Amino acid sequence: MTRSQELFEQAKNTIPGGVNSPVRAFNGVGGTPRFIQKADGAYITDADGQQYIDYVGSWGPMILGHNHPSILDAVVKTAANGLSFGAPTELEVEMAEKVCNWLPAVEQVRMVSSGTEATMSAIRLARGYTKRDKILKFEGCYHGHADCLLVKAGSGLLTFGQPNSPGIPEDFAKHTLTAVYNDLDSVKAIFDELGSEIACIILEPVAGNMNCIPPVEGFLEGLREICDQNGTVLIIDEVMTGFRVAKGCAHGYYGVTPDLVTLGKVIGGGMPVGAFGGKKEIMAHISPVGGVYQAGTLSGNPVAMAAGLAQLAELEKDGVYESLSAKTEQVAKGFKAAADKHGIPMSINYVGGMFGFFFTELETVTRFDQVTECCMDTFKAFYHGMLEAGVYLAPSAFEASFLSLAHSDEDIARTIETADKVLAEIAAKR
Ligand SMILES: Cc1ncc(COP(=O)(O)O)c(C=O)c1O
Ligand SMILES: N[C@H](C=O)CCC(=O)O
Repeated sequence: MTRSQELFEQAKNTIPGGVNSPVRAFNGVGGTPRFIQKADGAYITDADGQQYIDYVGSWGPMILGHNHPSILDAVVKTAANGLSFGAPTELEVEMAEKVCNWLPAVEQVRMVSSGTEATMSAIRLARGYTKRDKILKFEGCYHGHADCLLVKAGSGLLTFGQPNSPGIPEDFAKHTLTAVYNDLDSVKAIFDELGSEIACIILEPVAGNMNCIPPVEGFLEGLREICDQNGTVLIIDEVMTGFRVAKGCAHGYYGVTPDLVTLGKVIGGGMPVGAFGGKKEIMAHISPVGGVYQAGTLSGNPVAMAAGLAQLAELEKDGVYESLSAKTEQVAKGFKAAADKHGIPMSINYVGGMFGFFFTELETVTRFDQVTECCMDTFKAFYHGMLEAGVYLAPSAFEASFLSLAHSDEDIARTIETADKVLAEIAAKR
């Protein structure tokens, strides 16, 4: 047995399924999850000492690569002054100002400790503000595990083929309406009937929890218009895309102004952080100014704020996003060229620092149903071939993959060479 196998067996005794978040269990690809011992730059090393080029990056936060010296330094220095006070700090003010300066749509922001808390709180706020109960989300989008959002959800729920979670009373779930991502007509049909009852639309501006699906032209703009016509709050969930797709996040990149934005991952630099913010007029309904209650013992934690601020300072440097996008394009196009060479049908999507690849005859994948029709057997064979050869991709066909600024030209060339070899082996077996 490898050490990862031993640890996985041991973990299953005391942790449900051996993992603290379901996608980590490798159910989407089979086999044993790698237990990670350490990481540096673009690399992670497992408990058996095997090194991998990492395209998961803790599911998005590690945009500078692992162990970046300025983040590490900020964490160590801040921790030396105390880990948590349950009282306000200057670092929180600095973080709020930074987010508001970078994102014109955000006039005020509240820090929380996870992406789930951010979306859950934003929805409560939208409901309190509009005095309406219904919300609209898109099939295949994932916004964390708040009750009202585990309806036709992506990520682990999609991977495990169980898009609605047990444990959520029908009375809660009935307020969550679902539409088809990238299909404005499906949204209009719902609004024609129930528009005046819908508190908010929440969506991923680039869907990253059903693989990677950018919005088609006019989709985000159309949602903005529908929200304006119906007095509905538009929540753009940037937990994954925020400061990863572009400095102005995905909504800035696509030029659409949300009423509320949710953030996470990158703004924590690898520490547990989330945030929600937006128009002052709406944020004024949050306690203690307004009546919508929201709180957190560890919210705005100083060490997490310091890590996030250090990461954002690096992302402020010239050329960073151009470089990240170029690296992402190189990997995605490299996979596609290798697949074409070996006659394996593949489609790719990429934007900013995230990408997805689909084993399908379709030229472009823009919808949820197209993702579910891709060849899962080829995905699994490719996944394990890459893993064995030292490339760590997201262990599910329903997750996006992520680049970091630490991925060097050599790392990318090695990744593409490996993909070429693995795809050649798959082609030879057909
Ligand atoms: C778009 C999106 N929203 C919300 C979440 C929930 O974030 P967290 O896992 O930090 O609770 C995630 C990721 O898990 C996500 O990708
Ligand atoms: N898709 C999820 C986040 O983006 C995967 C992370 C998790 O749920 O553990």
